[in-house]
Amino acid sequence: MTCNVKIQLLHPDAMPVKAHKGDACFDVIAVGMEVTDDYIEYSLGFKTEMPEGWQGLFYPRSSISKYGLALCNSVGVIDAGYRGEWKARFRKTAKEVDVPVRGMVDFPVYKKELSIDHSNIYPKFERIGQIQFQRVPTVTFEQVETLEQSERGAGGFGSTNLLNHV
Ligand SMILES: O=c1ccn([C@H]2C[C@H](O)[C@@H](COP(=O)(O)OP(=O)(O)OP(=O)(O)O)O2)c(=O)[nH]1
Repeated sequence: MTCNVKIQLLHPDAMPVKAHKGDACFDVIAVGMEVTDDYIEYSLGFKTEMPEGWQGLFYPRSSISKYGLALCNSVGVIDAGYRGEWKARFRKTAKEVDVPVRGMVDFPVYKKELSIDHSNIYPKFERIGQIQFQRVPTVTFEQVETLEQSERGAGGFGSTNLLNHV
């Protein structure tokens, strides 16, 4: 299945590329970066026009674990009708560090504190994520009073594991 996506580049290096033949996603780079108190917004340097019935998805790369960042929305959903520049917002993450307790110089005692490394973020022009295009199925809702019984029933949130240990 081929999807022809029209792409308008706002920066000459912004074209999404597959690093290897057969990769699931195209890597994208940040061409701009705006740091606010709440998040870091990277601009990806392109706009798209995809056929109706398709969507674009922005996923983090697995190597994000090397950075102190997490994608704010877990997955970015880009609508077919969106004509703005693709953007990705990340939040800085904190990690636990050992901090010496004041006044304990001879026998240092440490306590755990959450700390943010403000420099451990994607710099501009780094590959900051990966994108994919998917079909959006046509879905209609049929409102009913009751639903068919099923094997799972209303069990969720780990209910399968609980049943296995009874
Ligand atoms: O990570 C993202 C998520 C969204 N968008 C753009 C494309 C998308 O089509 C539009 C709206 O996104 P979404 O529907 O997720 O946002 P919303 O919070 O529901 O706001 P809106 O009222 O704009 O729909 O914003 C991005 O550039 N990056």
